[in-house]
Amino acid sequence: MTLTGPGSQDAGEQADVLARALPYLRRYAGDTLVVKYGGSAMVDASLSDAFGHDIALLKQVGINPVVVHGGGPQISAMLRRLQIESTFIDGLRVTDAAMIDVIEMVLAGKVNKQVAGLINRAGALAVGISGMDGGLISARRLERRARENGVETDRLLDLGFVGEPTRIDARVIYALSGSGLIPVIAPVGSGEHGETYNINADTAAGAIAGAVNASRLLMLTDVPGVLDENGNLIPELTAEDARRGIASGMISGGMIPKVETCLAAVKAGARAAVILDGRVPHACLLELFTEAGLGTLIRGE
Ligand SMILES: Nc1ncnc2c1ncn2[C@@H]1O[C@H](COP(=O)(O)OP(=O)(O)O)[C@@H](O)[C@H]1O
Ligand SMILES: CC(=O)N[C@@H](CCC(=O)OP(=O)(O)O)C(=O)O
Repeated sequence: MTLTGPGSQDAGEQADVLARALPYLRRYAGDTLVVKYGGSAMVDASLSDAFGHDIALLKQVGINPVVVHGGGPQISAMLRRLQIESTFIDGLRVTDAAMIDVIEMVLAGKVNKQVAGLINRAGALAVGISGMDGGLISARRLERRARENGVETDRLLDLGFVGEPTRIDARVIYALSGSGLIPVIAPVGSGEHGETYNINADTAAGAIAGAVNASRLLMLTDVPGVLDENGNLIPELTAEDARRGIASGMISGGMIPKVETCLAAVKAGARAAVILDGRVPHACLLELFTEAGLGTLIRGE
């Protein structure tokens, strides 16, 4: 088998990545690995091709990968085509009744099948499902309080159909993984009355990683990991470091929910989480199969 698709790497480089990876394979055999797939790794053709091959390789060597994908840019593009305006609060898309239909179609339809297709073309068998299938993600309306001057108030924000997972029923994941298939999951969930909720993909991946006691949650993003004040990569972050980093402003914006999701995942049962650079070809393999790893590691306490 090859590690990347045509044009993205030559045979020598592929053999080199594989040779470096092999000594580490035994460490993870039989483990479940949850990968949040998004950002550049998803929109750049050669990176997405390499990603598909990496996931296929992981399955072939006896690891059980579970992919949870994003699709924020693809949703925004479709909403623009339909002349529907999006607004975000704390990085979450305020989602009204008209938008939730579009979001479900884009995530569970187009993007989900594209991601499964990438992996299938690499020679593995991926099955695209959404959090609505097999009762995988039960959700409720996310309650978020408004902030004034950085301080939380009592006022609840109305984010519409933005959901938070209340329960993960992982049977469908185990059924697929146990049959040699790779689950590819779109981050939408079912409400009590059958309504669809739009769930931030990082949050969905974290909840799933906790529920299946993943050995690793890999969060692919567009920065090398969590960076310090000088822009240097922090290789390992404790819960205490994270709290201090958020309070001091060193960790801000979209990195806050990402770090919080990793902390919640390790608390819920994942062994470790890593925030890593999806712009690096073979980021997943390099993280798992090299001594230093890649990105910022967050371990359970
Ligand atoms: N300490 C930090 N280290 C790295 N990135 C940070 C930090 N604090 C804030 N950020 C911001 O967080 C962003 C990553 O979050 P986000 O854009 O939501 O990622 P994604 O789209 O992959 O989910 C980075 O691009 C960066 O602008
Ligand atoms: C509530 C909320 O914001 N949901 C996200 C779901 C997709 C997502 O999270 O995609 P990325 O990982 O590519 O950002 C959205 O509507 O964009």
